[in-house]
Amino acid sequence: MSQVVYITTEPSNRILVEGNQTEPDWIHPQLIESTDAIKGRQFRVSSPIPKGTCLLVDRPYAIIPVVDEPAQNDNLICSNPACNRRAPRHARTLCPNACTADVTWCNSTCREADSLRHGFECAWLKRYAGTIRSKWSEYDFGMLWVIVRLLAARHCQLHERTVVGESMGNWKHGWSGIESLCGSEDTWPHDSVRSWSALVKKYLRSSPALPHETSADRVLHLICQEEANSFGLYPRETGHYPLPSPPVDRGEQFAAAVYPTAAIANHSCLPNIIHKADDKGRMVFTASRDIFPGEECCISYFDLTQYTDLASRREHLRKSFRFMCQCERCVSEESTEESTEWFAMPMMDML
Ligand SMILES: C[S@@+](CC[C@H](N)C(=O)[O-])C[C@H]1O[C@@H](n2cnc3c(N)ncnc32)[C@H](O)[C@@H]1O
Repeated sequence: MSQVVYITTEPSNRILVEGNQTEPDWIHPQLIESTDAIKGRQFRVSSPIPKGTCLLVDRPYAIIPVVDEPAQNDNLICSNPACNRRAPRHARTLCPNACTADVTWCNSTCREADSLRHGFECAWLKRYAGTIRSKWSEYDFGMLWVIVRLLAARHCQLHERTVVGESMGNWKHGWSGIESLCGSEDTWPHDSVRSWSALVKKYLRSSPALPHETSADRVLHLICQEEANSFGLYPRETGHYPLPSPPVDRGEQFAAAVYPTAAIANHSCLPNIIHKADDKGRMVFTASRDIFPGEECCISYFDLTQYTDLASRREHLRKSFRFMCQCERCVSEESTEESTEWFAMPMMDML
């Protein structure tokens, strides 16, 4: 990890990018991982953290652009994982194989630097991107592409002889972090798992065009993990609460990514962390208020301006993330609703 220490809400300009490409660029020394009986892994802090402190800057293990009309769109990101900056339309370097319009680099140096990783995905994209998009859906294509990029990143990690399965202190990085992600076949509805299984058999089998040498069952499990842990990337921060007046939403999604360490964060409808990707696609967590020693650090998984009452928040989390929210706000609103219902009930002896 880089030795540069900073405390700022806008760390992207001040971080020195050094060291292992699979490690986060910054983990606050007082940020710790523990386990909760209901929620599983969680972040806590071991000492007081002032509002505005940067707690985590995590590199994506895999990231894909999510934009309409990529050839015309200025929000397409450079495919080089060491860059991931927006690649302006007028100055792009395209794939010589024309695999898909979503793949671009900001210059030929970035394309060169990305040759091993892109070489892993290029034939697959050329062969299947159009078919999956037209026969299945844009969502399915994005999901499978994230999986291909996870496998590509592992391929590079193996090639670069980074020790796979290594953990630094208590943190697991790289592929080791991906293997630790929660989510399994039991998390998701049978219909979804059946459909993903069909997609794996059709499009993600290990082959000369996609030499990952991973079993179909393991790839299916990876999809279940990815679906429970991937982040959407938006131009503005997620998680301001109380909501600013007038409310400001987080804008239009431009990418999706999997972060091995940031994925440990649980959700709260009363978050104490705001999150946003910086200009290099790294996920940045910043304390949105003072945090007390031992307190859990939570982000919001969704835009809090979009779902405001208890029922809609819980329904959204249940549908999209498959869990019943047990954050302090939901639990407290639930007990208030229950006691209100209780008081509203006719008393037996008054009937
Ligand atoms: C991105 S992971 C977060 C890390 C996870 N706790 C772990 O053990 O790896 C999302 C999962 O954490 C759990 N979780 C997160 N926030 C929660 C909440 N507010 N209430 C209940 N479970 C939660 C759910 O099981 C959810 O599927």
